[in-house]
Amino acid sequence: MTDEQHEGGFRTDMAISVDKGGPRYGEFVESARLFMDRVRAAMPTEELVDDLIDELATINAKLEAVAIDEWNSPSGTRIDLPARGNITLPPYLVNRADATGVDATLRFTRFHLGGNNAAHGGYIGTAFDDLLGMTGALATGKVTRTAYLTVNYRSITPLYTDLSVTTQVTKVDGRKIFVAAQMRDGDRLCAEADGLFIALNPGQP
Ligand SMILES: CCCCCCCC/C=C\CCCCCCCC(=O)SCCNC(=O)CCNC(=O)[C@H](O)C(C)(C)COP(=O)(O)OP(=O)(O)OC[C@H]1O[C@@H](n2cnc3c(N)ncnc32)[C@H](O)[C@@H]1OP(=O)(O)O
Repeated sequence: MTDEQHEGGFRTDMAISVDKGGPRYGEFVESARLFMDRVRAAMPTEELVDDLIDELATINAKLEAVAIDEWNSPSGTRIDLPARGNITLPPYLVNRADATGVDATLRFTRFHLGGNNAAHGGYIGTAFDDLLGMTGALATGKVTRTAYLTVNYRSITPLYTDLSVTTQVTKVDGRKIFVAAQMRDGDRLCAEADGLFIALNPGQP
C-alpha cells in the first residue's frame, strides 16, 4: 500500500505482519529500547559523548538508507511483538483482545521515568490511548481516532514492575465508541481513563 492508496486516518486494512524486518526485528527493537534507557540513565564523560556521536552517526546513516513510509514499515504492524514493535509506545503484551475489551501487561523502564522512580504521566496516557484505540478498532472493525481521553492518576505507577491494563467498551452509539481502562500494580489502582473514540469514515484524514 502507498500513501496515495490508503484510506482513512490510519489504515482501513491494517498491513499486519509477523515477518517484516526478519526474525530478529523484535530483538532489534528491544536493543533500541535498552539504548533509550541507557541514554536516560547515563552520566557520560566528554570523550564518551564524542565517541557516541560518531557511532550514532554511522547507525543513523544505516537506518536512513532503509527508511520507508508509515504504511509499509514493520514498526506498528508486527503484532507478534510487544506494542506491535513500535518504540514510540511503552512496551505492552496483549493477553486477551476481543470486541469487548483488551487485557495487557505493561512494563515501564528508565526511559519512561517521570520522577522518583515513578512513570511519567504522559506515557501512562500514551499506553491508554493506544490500547483504547485498539479497543475501538476491535469493537467496530474500523479505524478509530481519539476524540477525548481523560486520565485520572490514582497512585504512583512504578517502573520495572509488570502492570496490568484492562480496557472495556462501555457504549457504542453509531460512530462513537465510549471506552474505559484501568492500570494496576497487583490490586492497587495506579491510573484509570475514559475516552471517546470515533470510527473514521472512508477517506477521512
Ligand atoms: C492480539 C492483538 C490484536 C491486534 C489487533 C490490531 C488492531 C490494532 C488497531 C489499532 C491500534 C492503533 C491504535 C492507535 C490509537 C491512537 C489513537 C490516536 O491517538 S488518534 C490521534 C489523536 N486524535 C486526533 O487527532 C483526532 C482529532 N479530531 C478529529 O479528527 C475529529 O474531531 C474526530 C475524528 C474525532 C471527529 O470528527 P468527525 O468530523 O469525524 O465527527 P464529528 O461529527 O465531529 O463527531 C462525531 C460525533 O462525536 C461527537 N464528538 C466528537 N468529538 C467529541 C468530543 N471531544 N467530546 C464529545 N463528543 C465528541 C460529536 O458531537 C458527534 O456526535 P453526534 O454524532 O452528533 O452525536
